[in-house]
Amino acid sequence: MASVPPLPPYRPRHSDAAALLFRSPSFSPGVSPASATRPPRRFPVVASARDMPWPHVLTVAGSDSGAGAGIQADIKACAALGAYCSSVITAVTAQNTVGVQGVHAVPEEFVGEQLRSVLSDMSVDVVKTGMLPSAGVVKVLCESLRKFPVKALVVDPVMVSTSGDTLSGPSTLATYRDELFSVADIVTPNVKEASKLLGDVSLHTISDMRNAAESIYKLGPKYVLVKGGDMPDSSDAIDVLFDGKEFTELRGPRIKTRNTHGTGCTLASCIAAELAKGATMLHAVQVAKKFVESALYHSKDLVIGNGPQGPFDHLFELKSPLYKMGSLQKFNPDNLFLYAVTDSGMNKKWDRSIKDAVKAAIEGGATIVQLREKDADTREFLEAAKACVQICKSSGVPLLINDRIDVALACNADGVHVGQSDMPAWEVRELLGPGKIIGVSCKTLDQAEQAWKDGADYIGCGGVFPTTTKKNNPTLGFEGLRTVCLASKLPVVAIGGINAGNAGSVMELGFPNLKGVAVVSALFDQECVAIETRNLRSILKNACSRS
Ligand SMILES: Nc1ncnc2c1ncn2[C@@H]1O[C@H](COP(=O)(O)OP(=O)(O)O)[C@@H](O)[C@H]1O
Ligand SMILES: Cc1ncc(COP(=O)(O)O)c(N)n1
Ligand SMILES: [Mg+2]
Repeated sequence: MASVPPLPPYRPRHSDAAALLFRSPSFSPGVSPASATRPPRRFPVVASARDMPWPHVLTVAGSDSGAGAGIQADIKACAALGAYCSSVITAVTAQNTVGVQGVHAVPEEFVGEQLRSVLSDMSVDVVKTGMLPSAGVVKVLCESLRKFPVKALVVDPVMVSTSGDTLSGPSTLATYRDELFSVADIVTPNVKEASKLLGDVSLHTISDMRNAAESIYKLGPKYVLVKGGDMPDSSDAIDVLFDGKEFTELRGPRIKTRNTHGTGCTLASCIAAELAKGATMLHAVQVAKKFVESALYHSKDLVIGNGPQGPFDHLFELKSPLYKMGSLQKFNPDNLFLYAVTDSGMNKKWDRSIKDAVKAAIEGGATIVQLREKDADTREFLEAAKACVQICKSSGVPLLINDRIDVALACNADGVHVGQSDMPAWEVRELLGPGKIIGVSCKTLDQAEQAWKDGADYIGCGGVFPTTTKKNNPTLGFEGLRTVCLASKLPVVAIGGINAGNAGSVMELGFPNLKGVAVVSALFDQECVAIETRNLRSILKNACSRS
């Protein structure tokens, strides 16, 4: 057996995430005779592949020798978002930052053979298409998807590269429209492609993009995203999503850079990766757009090649001090707006599972969820927590675990909430790494200061009103809340006895860092959790608009 290198020395806190792997006290590199018969040790800090099925995207696209777009971009994008990416190559392009010098299409039968190899063996969640060089290849793909159905199909109708070179001729257009769009979950044309699909209509404004999305929707996909990366004269990069009923404008700053080669391929692959992870379409598109924007921003000064269209760095997060394990989204304090905290006693009383309680709170509009299951036994709690992680991920709502760092690690939750008698926040940070959310309950100015020093992300302050949920919990009142808010450099969520009758008065206090209210009984000690959540949300919104 290969010798195992000695443990690296303990690193100081806020060390990079990779080093955290080696910091767990329960990870020992020694191989004892007994361990030869045991399954290999698992790194406790990262949920293992056995616990988390690996979301799988199959990209059916062309190879870009310059590796900025095509298959190469797809694999990097999926890897960055934590999805496995298999690849069926439809064409090999000789391509660089100047343009496309040559295209060598893979014979249709061989595209079919690759599809069969992957789909018959591997469990693919989502298929994403890029360059499909001929009508024949589109037909072969449709046939394979009929034989081996997948959960979702993302179609990026690549026709012309950003450099202006043709990647799929006009003869393919009709087959795209007639055969592929009707089975697609989302089609993602840029403005030029949308124009071509609609018989060369001209698209100059957001209103034109909306009309185009509506017309393409009529060709059969469930969603259409018209991308405005190439819209001239716009200081923002604006995309328009249409679901058959509503338009959503996704707006981000236009990053000034030459390195935009592969943005379209990357966006579609990110959407596919998020869908494979279980996200809703809107959430998948939002994450994808943010990813492209961040990647362009971090790569804006990168110089690869001499042409006008450079590639960007999909794995920019690896270089960032905020590199996070598996989670791209940084904590957004606005998530504290309507903070739902579960309670095992109340779930029992109303004969509800934790999972059903969480589902209902999210349905009603909760913006963050904490599982506070003081009496649950560990194994049962972990199973429920894993199910809740799935529910929350697919809705884009962060899920935190109260007290139990071990459970948070095992279910790969978004973070934890700890009290003053639990593990200190800096120790929690050591264990969870920089990417997870940590909240700390604070009643005093000193505790708020310490939470900030310890690297917490937010403070829970209360009890603002008397409560029966927590025993021996002194009431701080508005004055106590005010003291902590003013002293705190962190966002604050108010907690303790808050309900539909008094939530408005809390939000009307209007402290800039008071971001929301956390509630237990007001949601979960009620017959219909979703209705109560919806009601409370509208009360909070009204109060905010008044203050
Ligand atoms: N310079 C930029 N800054 C920020 N986002 C951009 C920029 N260029 C493109 N995008 C975004 O990249 C994604 C891909 O869009 P686009 O470049 O229009 O597609 P394609 O590569 O197919 O032409 C879209 O979400 C778009 O808004
Ligand atoms: C093989 C291949 N597939 C797709 C694109 C489009 O990418 P972009 O429009 O961002 O240049 C490309 N240039 N090459
Ligand atoms: Mg582009």
